[in-house]
Amino acid sequence: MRRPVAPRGTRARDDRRRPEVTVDRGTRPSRRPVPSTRTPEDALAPVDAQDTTDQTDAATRPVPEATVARLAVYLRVLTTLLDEGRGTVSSEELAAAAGVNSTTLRKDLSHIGSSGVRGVGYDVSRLTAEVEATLGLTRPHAVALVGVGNLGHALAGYGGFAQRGFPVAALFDVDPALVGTTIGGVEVEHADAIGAVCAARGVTIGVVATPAPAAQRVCDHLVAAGVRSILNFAPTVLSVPAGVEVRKVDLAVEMQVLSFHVARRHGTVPAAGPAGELTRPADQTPREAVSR
Ligand SMILES: NC(=O)c1ccc[n+]([C@@H]2O[C@H](COP(=O)([O-])OP(=O)(O)OC[C@H]3O[C@@H](n4cnc5c(N)ncnc54)[C@H](O)[C@@H]3O)[C@@H](O)[C@H]2O)c1
Repeated sequence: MRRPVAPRGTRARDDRRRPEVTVDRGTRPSRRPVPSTRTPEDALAPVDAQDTTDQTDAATRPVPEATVARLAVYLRVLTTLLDEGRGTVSSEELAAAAGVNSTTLRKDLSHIGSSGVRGVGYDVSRLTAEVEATLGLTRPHAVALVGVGNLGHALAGYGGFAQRGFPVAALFDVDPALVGTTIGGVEVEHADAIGAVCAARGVTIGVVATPAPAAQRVCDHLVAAGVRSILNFAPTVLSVPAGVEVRKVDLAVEMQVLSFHVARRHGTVPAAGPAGELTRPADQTPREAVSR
């Protein structure tokens, strides 16, 4: 069971609308990170020898988006280790399981004030609690999913979200054939009820899985109901007021990025020229340059 703690600082809301921000995971922090003054050696100093200033600093320092994304990966590894009954883990083992190098891992963990013990490693239970606290996972986040068609139905029926602290608390659709049915023990309600139901069930995360033309209106209803975090699967850009976070998931974009890397490995994508212009061999047409 996760330990309840006071929620971290909340941001003031105003009604200025701003465009959706898509975070470039792994490369572009949304806020400028404060350079860490800690070294890997610091990170290996005994836990008890660390003064509390470090923890206090870590609590107030901005955490780069790339680090936040990796913390979620570390947490998945740590949860598995906890399930296996492991007491400690070395930075090398944790880094390898998360697919990063140990310098990156130590730097990431320094942002949350976590340190290991030389020759022993990190206390799995303690580090799990610290990462959960940083990610705001010390209490469950009730999720509302809007649009229970092909994608929404699959998401609603996936039990793994609840296990990781994101229970699906409400399902909405407008299709009379779906309203009143039950998925994973949750009844599908009409989208007209988004406001009342989300407020009553304390929904904090909204998932939009409707066709694109309906997505903005659905998003507006969720925001009006007090939902401040939205995961958008619809292929459209959502406008939200300041203080509302939107993350966009687009598997096709991920596949296009994979395609680019495959093509580059095969030498079929020309290198970017100055000003980002793609260059290609003189004997190639643009289509040949990417599809060969
Ligand atoms: N991001 C991704 O990787 C990804 C992958 C697959 C699909 N999608 C997108 O996800 C969305 C859903 O795809 P799908 O295949 O499940 O479509 P679908 O047509 O099977 O399901 C859409 C559902 O939304 C419901 N709906 C329509 N308007 C609504 C409204 N105003 N309020 C509530 N519900 C409403 C429909 O009744 C339907 O049940 C689409 O926008 C699709 O493009 C994204």
